[in-house]
Amino acid sequence: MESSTFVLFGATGDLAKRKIYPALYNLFLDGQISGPLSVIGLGRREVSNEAFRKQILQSLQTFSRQPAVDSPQLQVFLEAFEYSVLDVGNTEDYFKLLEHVKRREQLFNIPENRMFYLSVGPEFFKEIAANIHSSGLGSTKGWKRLIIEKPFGTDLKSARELNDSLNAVFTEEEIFRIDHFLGKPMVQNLEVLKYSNPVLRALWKNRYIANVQITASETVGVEERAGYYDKAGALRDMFQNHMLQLLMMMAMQLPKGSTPEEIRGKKRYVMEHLIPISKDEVNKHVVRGQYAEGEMKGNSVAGYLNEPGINQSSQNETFIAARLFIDDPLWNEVPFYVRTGKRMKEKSTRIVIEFKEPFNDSNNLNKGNDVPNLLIIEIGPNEAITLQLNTKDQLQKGKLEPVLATYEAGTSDVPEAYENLIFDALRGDATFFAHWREVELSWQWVTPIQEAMEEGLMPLHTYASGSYGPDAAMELLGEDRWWFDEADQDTEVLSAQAEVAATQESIRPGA
Ligand SMILES: NC(=O)C1=CN([C@@H]2O[C@H](COP(=O)(O)OP(=O)(O)OC[C@H]3O[C@@H](n4cnc5c(N)ncnc54)[C@H](OP(=O)(O)O)[C@@H]3O)[C@@H](O)[C@H]2O)C=CC1
Ligand SMILES: O=C1O[C@H](COP(=O)(O)O)[C@@H](O)[C@H](O)[C@H]1O
Repeated sequence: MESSTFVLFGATGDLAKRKIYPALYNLFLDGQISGPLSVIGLGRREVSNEAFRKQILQSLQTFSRQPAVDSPQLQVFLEAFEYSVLDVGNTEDYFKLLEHVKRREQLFNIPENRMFYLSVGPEFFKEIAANIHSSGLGSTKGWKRLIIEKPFGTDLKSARELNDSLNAVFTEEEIFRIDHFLGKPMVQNLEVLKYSNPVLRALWKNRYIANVQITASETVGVEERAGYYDKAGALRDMFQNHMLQLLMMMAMQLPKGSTPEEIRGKKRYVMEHLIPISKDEVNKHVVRGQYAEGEMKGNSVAGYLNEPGINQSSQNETFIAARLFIDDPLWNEVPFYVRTGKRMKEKSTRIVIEFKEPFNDSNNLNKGNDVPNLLIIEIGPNEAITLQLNTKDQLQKGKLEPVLATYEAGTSDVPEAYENLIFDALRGDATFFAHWREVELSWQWVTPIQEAMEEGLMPLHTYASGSYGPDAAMELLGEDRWWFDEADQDTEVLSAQAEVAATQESIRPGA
């Protein structure tokens, strides 16, 4: 990896403090940053270099996975940071920034490699890119790259417009669209899990898989983000990006040792073959909900409509669940159930793969006692892989007993999502960033849902805070029983689980 200058727009913001500085610090401590580190932080506020470094130190002390103890290394790290005032709309500020960048490049003998990280509101993305170009900041003898945060547009049209304006300055290869779920270690492990285990590789197809469930449930509510969230909702905030990215990562089929470009090509293939749903059939496949008051860990919490900053008549969804199908010989007829919501019972991001039930129990001893084989991949906050199997209950001859074989991964030594992603961007590896076509196809897929919502065609179900979401989301599963949540990993609960629900009419879109 060649050394470079890291130019951070939004250096005084929340994301920089909570994620970017700790990530840079941990990469620095782990020896992953080659050459001298030079970071120029930007914002409108007047901040001296000294005060800026103090803010960074506080951020490390609060959020870094490795402690920020006073040491020569910590001092070297902090001295790599300088601050410049820059107002996005002020073109003069970009010329000053260019001088600043050049000065430090010369001082530290850093080649003209420039990483521009846009950790500012999305309304500024286009203008910053244009000014990087017109000021000459982007005319480098080395490489230039752009890391851009979400949201990437608010619908298909705005995403296309944004992409066109970025492409006027940066090529697709130079744009690194962050989806922090792709940086999560267990998501990055998915391919290895599939392709380094012949047992799983052999089973990764519709012949053996009954359904796939992808969940990101959160216990937090809207918090202080009413202004943004009440417009975005769960569809834009989580589903269009993180959830569809998890689906792509789960469903893509790759030969071992594929190149980054092949991996992204396979992800695009998944999106291209995701069966579209028309506006008329949205309600058959998608459920939306909004949290009402309820109880979280013994405390009463307010419903969404009573949260600060939320319009009392808001029709915004805080929960969304959908059933999707992929038109591909390996995935035909396998439903992918995807759901995400706020103020739910547990914080858990997970993929659960339910294997088919070829049960042929001639003496019927196990009726109601068998559980499906499951592969449970826990992505966060805990990282684990669990296989649910049936064994013989020694006390009740012939009866089955469900057992869970669990591997718990993840320790404080494991790099966090932002570390993985910033490291990859610095070395120019875009594997775990969202390619434009993935983003475009994702917006395309959700467009009928957005339209149905805007036209008031979709009911908004309420669910109690602290629950698993609206009942309608359970009904979405039909004959596929239930969503497998953390509580279902209790063997007693498992044993008590009932039989498969009665069969129902075909649920495939267009059927
Ligand atoms: N926070 C989070 O957890 C996440 C954030 N994101 C995305 O990251 C980006 C940043 O979010 P976040 O850090 O939370 O936002 P904040 O509101 O906390 O910070 C915004 C930053 O932008 C700067 N800024 C605002 N207006 C201007 C301007 N006119 N000119 C120059 N700088 C300006 C602010 O500095 P100053 O006031 O000094 O000008 C501040 O540093 C957004 O795109 C957000 O969607 C994505 C995922 C999670
Ligand atoms: O991007 C977002 O993600 C978080 C959830 O991320 P996690 O890593 O904590 O699982 C979500 O709370 C937020 O609304 C969304 O913008």
